[in-house]
Amino acid sequence: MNTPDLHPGYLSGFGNEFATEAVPGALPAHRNSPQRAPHGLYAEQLSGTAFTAPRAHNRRSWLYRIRPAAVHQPFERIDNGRIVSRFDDVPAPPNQLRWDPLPLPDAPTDFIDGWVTMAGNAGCAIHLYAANRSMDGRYFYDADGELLIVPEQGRLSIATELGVLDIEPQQIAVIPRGVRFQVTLPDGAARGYICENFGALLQLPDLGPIGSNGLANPRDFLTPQAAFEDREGDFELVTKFAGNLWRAPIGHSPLDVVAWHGNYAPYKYDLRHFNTIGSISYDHPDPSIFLVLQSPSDTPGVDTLDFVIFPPRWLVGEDTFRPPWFHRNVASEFMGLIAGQYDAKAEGFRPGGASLHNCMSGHGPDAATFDKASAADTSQPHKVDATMAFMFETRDIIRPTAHALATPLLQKNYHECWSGIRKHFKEPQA
Ligand SMILES: O=C(O)Cc1cc(O)ccc1O
Ligand SMILES: [Fe+2]
Repeated sequence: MNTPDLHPGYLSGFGNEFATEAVPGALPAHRNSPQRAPHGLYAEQLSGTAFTAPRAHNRRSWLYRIRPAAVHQPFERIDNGRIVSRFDDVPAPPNQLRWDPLPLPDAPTDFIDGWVTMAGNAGCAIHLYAANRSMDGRYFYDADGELLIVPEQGRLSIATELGVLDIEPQQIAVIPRGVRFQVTLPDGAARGYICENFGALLQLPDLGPIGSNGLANPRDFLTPQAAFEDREGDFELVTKFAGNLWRAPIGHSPLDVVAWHGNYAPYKYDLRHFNTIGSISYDHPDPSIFLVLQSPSDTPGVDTLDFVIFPPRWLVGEDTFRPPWFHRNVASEFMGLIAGQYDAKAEGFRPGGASLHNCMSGHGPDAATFDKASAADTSQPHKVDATMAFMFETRDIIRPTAHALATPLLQKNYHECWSGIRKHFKEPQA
C-alpha cells in the first residue's frame, strides 16, 4: 500500500539527518567525499556549528553541486541601504515604544532591498521587510546569522541551495547562516519581520513537566527536498558579511545543489499547528508557555533569543484577570502582529506594526483592556480567536536604531494608552 505524501516536496522533522536527491544516484552511498562524486558533481561541506560541537548540537550538511560555492568573482562593497549593524549609535530609551506598519514601497524593491533594521543587540538584529518585486538574477546569503522570517502580508517563495520553501503569513521560515537563496513574490508584494540570530542555532525548547508532546511538535517542521537550477548568466551574489553588504558577479545560479544530506538545512513551520498550552484553573501563566524556538545562551535557563507566539486559544481561568498582567521583566520584548488583535491592546497595535518594551520598562494591558477584563464574566470560557501575535524576547536590551526612533511611524502618544488608568484604591475606614 502506498503511504500518501503528507508534505509533497518536503521532509518532516526538526534537525533530522535528512538525505535527498533531485537526480537519482546523485548522493554517494556511505561516504561523503568519494574520489569522484556521482554524475560529475562537486562535493562540498557546509558547517553551521564548530567541527567539535557536541553531537547533540553539531550541524553540518554535505552538498553535491554543479560548481563549488567558491566559483564567483571577488566581492565589492555595496550600499547597506536601510540595514544597520551597530546598535550603539543612539542611547536606548527606557520608554515603551510602538510603531505603525511599514508602508509597501512605491519604487521597485526586492526582498533584500526591502530590509529596514529596527533594533538589535549582541544576540540578534530585528528587521522589517516590505518588497514589491521578486529577486531577479540576484542571490543572497547572510554570513552574520541565521534568518527567522515571519511574513505578515504576501507569500514568499524562497529558493535555497537545499530546495524551495513556500511560505505564507502564519508560517515562518528559518534560513541557516550561509545558505544562499533567492526570494520571489507570488502575490506581487510582501511584508513582514526578520530576526537575524547571531547566537546559538534556534532549537526546540525542552518541555519539562509538560511531557513528551506539545508546543511546537517536531514533525510539523518541514525541510525542502533537493531542487536545483542549472542556469548560466550575468548574476550577482550579495552577502551580508560583518555588518555590511557586498556583491560579487557570478556566472551561474548558486542554487545548483543536486543532492544533499545532513542536518544543517532551512525549514518552515506553520504557527497554526502550535499546540498551545495554558492555565485551566486560575491565573495567566508566564509567556514562556508559548515558546516556539529558542537560542540558548551559556547560562542555563537564560536564552539569548526566544521566539514566542500568541495564537488563538481558549481562556478559562476563573476569578482571573485573563489578559497579560501588568509587568516589568528582566528580558526585553519586541512584538509584532501577524493577524487580528492582540489581547493586551484594544487598539493601536496593528498587523505589520511593532512594539518594544525593554528591560524593566513597565507595560501591560491598556486602560480599555483593563476595564473590560476586570468586568468580564470569568465563569464562562472565552475564545481569543483570529489572532497571531509574536515576540522576539532577548536577554540583552534591544536597542532601537536611529531610524526607528526618528521615523514618523513611531507612535508619539503610545504611553497614553495607560493614561486612562484610574486610581481605584480606597483605604478601608476603621
Ligand atoms: O508584554 C506582552 O504583551 C507580552 C507578554 C504576554 C504575557 O502573556 C505575559 C507577559 C508578557 O510580557
Ligand atoms: Fe511584556
